[in-house]
Amino acid sequence: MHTLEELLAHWLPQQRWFAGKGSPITGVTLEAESVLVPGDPELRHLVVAVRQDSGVDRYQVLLGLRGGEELPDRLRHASLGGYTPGAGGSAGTGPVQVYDALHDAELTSALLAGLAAGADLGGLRLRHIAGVEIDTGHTSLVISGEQSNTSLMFGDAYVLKVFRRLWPGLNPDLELTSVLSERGSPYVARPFGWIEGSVAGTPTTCALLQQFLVSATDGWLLAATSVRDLYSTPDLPPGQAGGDFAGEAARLGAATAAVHRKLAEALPTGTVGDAELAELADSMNQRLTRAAASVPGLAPYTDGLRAAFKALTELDEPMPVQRVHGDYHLGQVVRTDAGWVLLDFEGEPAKPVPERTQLSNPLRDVAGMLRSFDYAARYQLVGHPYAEELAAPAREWAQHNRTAFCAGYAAAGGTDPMAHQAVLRAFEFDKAVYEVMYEAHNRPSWLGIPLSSIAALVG
Ligand SMILES: Nc1ncnc2c1ncn2[C@@H]1O[C@H](COP(=O)(O)OP(=O)(O)O)[C@@H](O)[C@H]1O
Ligand SMILES: O=P(O)(O)O[C@H]1O[C@H](CO)[C@@H](O[C@H]2O[C@H](CO)[C@@H](O)[C@H](O)[C@H]2O)[C@H](O)[C@H]1O
Repeated sequence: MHTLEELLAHWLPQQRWFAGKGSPITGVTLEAESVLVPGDPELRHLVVAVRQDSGVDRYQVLLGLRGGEELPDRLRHASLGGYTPGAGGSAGTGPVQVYDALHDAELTSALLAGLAAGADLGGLRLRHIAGVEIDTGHTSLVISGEQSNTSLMFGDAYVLKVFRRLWPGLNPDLELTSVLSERGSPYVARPFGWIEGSVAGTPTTCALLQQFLVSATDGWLLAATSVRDLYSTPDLPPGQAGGDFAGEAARLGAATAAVHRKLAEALPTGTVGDAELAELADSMNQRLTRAAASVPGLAPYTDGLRAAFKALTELDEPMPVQRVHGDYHLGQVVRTDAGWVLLDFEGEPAKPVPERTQLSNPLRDVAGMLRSFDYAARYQLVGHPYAEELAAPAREWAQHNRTAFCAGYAAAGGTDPMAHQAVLRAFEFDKAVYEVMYEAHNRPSWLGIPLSSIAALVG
């Protein structure tokens, strides 16, 4: 029989949201453990500290425990295995089966009920926004997808995003969606509540409850459909192919500019001069050094990339900064029947929260979305029999929608991205370097996407 720590050490690296893939786990300790719902099944909350060569990361696990030799069929896919708990458990004294409780609607209903009641459960505080009444008559389902966290849909009413990698403090997703929603922005899903725990002695956001956008379609899926249409008529310019995305891209640009403006009105802004710009270029160079050390395919392009980062230190004027989204791409935006809505203001999940909340230039987000157009245009060519023939139409699609997005952004009052090429280029390259590391660790078959963009852009 294994210990709980051993079960976790085996299970964690298999999870999509586990950030430390590719390097062995050298130790697992339970930094915090509390029973949220006693009985059989039991709901337990864990903060798990995972030691790897790179250091120690914390993850949040909601564990279900059921007595007996086997889990019901519906939960088997979420199993970690069997173990015999020590004192303090409530699911019996014999062996129990443990599993990812987020897949068990019988247990997650306690989270929704706790949020509705403003309850304290175990070491967690479950709270709702003042004046909001939470309807507890919904059962949960895990939203499947390539995600950094785990989100549950409660019927068609709520999404509960359970953060996986925990950083002490207020999560920027809760912070920024609250700020925008309080100021009446139609471009975010309303936050309804949150779950807070304590990590390293600091009150820490563990989960965010938001309005479920019933009519939402993922921006990534919409863009992918448009690209597929173009592939079927590769001789037509993207603007004339069925399913042209440019109108949506322009509206998305306008929504992005409106969100940036609202963030600038509500939260601190500033400008950065030579010293900070040198620091920014330096941090981009450091990220490149780390990426090049683990992905040899980057080597031919490092000089070109470094030249683009250096251009940040040669700007003629100070650079305006403010709070931004920080990890902006087509998977973070949904098209509803009322227009585009921006999700997931968490920033890059791999960065510590203090870094993610630093003020930045809004063109960082613009660059993120432009990178995403490039991804959408190229990803269907991975392993495609006509990849070579379709490469040129793919480039045209990306360019066409890039132009439309930037025009929409500028027309809605955002800084004209086309007038700030050096800044835009540096952010795009930095994002592409991040993506190289991201793909190398998470989706090696997609590594060629950011690498080939870098090759094309660096020239
Ligand atoms: N409020 C919502 N309404 C409808 N769908 C949502 C909502 N929030 C998230 N989603 C869906 O879940 C996906 C992942 O959500 P996201 O917040 O980006 O999680 P992660 O941080 O794990 O990437 C989104 O791409 C979207 O399709
Ligand atoms: O949405 P997350 O916060 O989990 O963001 C991470 O995963 C994204 C992939 O799901 C990743 O985005 C990259 O792939 C997208 C296509 O799947 C593409 O549209 C983006 O442009 C590209 O950066 C994101 O970088 C990562 O932080």
